[in-house]
Amino acid sequence: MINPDQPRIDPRQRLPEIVRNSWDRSRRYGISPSDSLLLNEVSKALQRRVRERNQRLAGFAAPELAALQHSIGGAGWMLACLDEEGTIVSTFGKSPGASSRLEQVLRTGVSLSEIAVGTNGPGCAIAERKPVVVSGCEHYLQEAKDLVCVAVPVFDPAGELVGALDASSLSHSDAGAAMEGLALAARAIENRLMYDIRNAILIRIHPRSDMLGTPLEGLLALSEDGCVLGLNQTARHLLALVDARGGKIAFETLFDAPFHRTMDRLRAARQAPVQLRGTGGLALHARIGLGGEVRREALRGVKSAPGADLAAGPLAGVTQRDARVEEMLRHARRAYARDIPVLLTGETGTGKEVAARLMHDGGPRALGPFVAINCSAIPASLIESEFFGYVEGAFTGGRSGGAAGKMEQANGGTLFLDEIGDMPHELQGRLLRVLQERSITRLGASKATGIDIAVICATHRDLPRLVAAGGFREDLLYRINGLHVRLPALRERGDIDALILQMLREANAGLELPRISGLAMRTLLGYAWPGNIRQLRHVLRIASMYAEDGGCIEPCHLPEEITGGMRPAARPAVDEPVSLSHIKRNELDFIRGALRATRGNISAAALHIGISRQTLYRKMRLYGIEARQ
Ligand SMILES: Nc1ncnc2c1ncn2[C@@H]1O[C@H](COP(=O)(O)OP(=O)(O)OP(=O)(O)O)[C@@H](O)[C@H]1O
Repeated sequence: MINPDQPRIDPRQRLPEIVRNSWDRSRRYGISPSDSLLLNEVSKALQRRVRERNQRLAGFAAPELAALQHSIGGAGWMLACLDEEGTIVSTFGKSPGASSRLEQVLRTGVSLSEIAVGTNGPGCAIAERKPVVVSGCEHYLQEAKDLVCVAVPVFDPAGELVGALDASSLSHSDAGAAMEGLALAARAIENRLMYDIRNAILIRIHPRSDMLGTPLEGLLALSEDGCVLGLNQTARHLLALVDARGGKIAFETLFDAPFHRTMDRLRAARQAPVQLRGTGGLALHARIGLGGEVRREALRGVKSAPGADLAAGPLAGVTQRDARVEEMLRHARRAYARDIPVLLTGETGTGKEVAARLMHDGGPRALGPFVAINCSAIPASLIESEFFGYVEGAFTGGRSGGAAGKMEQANGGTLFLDEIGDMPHELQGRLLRVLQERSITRLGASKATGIDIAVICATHRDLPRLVAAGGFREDLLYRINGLHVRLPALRERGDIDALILQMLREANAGLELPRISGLAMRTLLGYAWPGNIRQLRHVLRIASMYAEDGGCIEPCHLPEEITGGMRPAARPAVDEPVSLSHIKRNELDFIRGALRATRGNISAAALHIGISRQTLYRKMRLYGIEARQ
């Protein structure tokens, strides 16, 4: 009888080297080819944890894989996004072409790492950090030998592996086409990660000028002083930095030109390509990148609506660990996907626009435009033409050929109406008609044009009360309020600590992360945050600056309104490890430093510290500090 664990002819001889190495590893991991490992049950709790842990990657991968699924799903491919450990985060493949066998294998939470199931496409791509095809008998497990897997790794701007994309099929459909599509999707996700680096100058490079602006361009993110904050994989290849990790790289070590002069040339050229030469001698074309706008064009292959209000705030930095918020957003996403209008309410800075973008980017209209309008910010005289557009000759000063309004620009995508409570009454009636009839008439036009938009509205106002006071149309409220989601204020959220960490990372991108003392953390957690997440970000940015690279954020680095505004519950517990005398000494040093730096100028020192002059005087008296020491 043949023992399946020890075949007489060593099948490894016929395997490509990359797969052979993977078989060797699988054997070392103690896996037997006859093991049944693929169809193990995955609990709902594990699936939820995997999704939560990988929200950022999944959010970026979703539109790319949805688009790819659209083009190759019919050929029987099912797609999956995996994290860096090889665990499936999300799948795409509910098309009639994908069989239930694939759906049994590719499930969220299943680990396809080599250590879990031996040689397979994504497991091998992750271990080798290379694209790979693992076909039929090349799989280590007998139970996977009916599969063909094509997989490519995905890297972050620091060159670290963040996950992999996989296309699996039961037939030998065109693996080349699947590989090409996956590679493009991986590049597009990597570019999204690049656009997500805050406060970075983005430069696009490629030896061919016509490749600039495509997912195949090289991208560099630079700090104001010309240090590299991140590179996509194409840029790493072009600049021979494939294995470079960490450490500061200066622009001048990569290019044969000084950074500031190059920036002047790029800015002067606007969007025209500028010639650059890498220090290795490679001639390149370069263009300056444009944040959110670039992100949309390059990655979605869809031209953004001209003049659309595209806030560059990318979603990758979004933290959502509060179970209640997560649940609300899950419902909101479901409602949005079914074309049920969602009304988001909450104080300013609670993340209403972020929530709207999450719905759009994760929903069926992700490939269409997202057009945000702040209804309180458009001058009354322009509001009609802004919303509905106009035809040529509609009014003096109008553009020849007319112009599309925001509603038309949002066609095929999402219209986000922020501060809807501030919309003028006359316009409310017209908006209602558009929503009912799903068509718009440009100013001066005689004919209506059909539009297909999903509408998400937001306000910090109490709309029912506004209706009662006659400031808002009741029929419009019914129309926009399919599902009401009230986003909690920051002080009500259970994930403030996660948000603090996220914002510290952002504020210190490319720098050593400062620590945060127990007392400072308690102080932050206990504050009432009237400005919510926006205010938290600002405070942490300033505190990071005071704490300096890799230092420790102490209460004295926080604005006085925060340290003074602690609620009793948030006051330090008796067992607080940081002693009060230590904090006072810190504060004393801090004030002395500010006075020294400003040569005893009280107003400048107070400004530097972020407290009022009176408070500074009070503290100086308390500690016995003279202005000039
Ligand atoms: N969950 C989150 N994780 C990280 N950052 C967030 C999150 N939610 C919101 N933010 C950030 O907080 C800021 C405010 O968010 P946003 O503009 O969505 O709030 P808003 O409620 O629409 O504010 P406003 O009412 O003032 O328009 C933004 O900078 C956004 O990036």
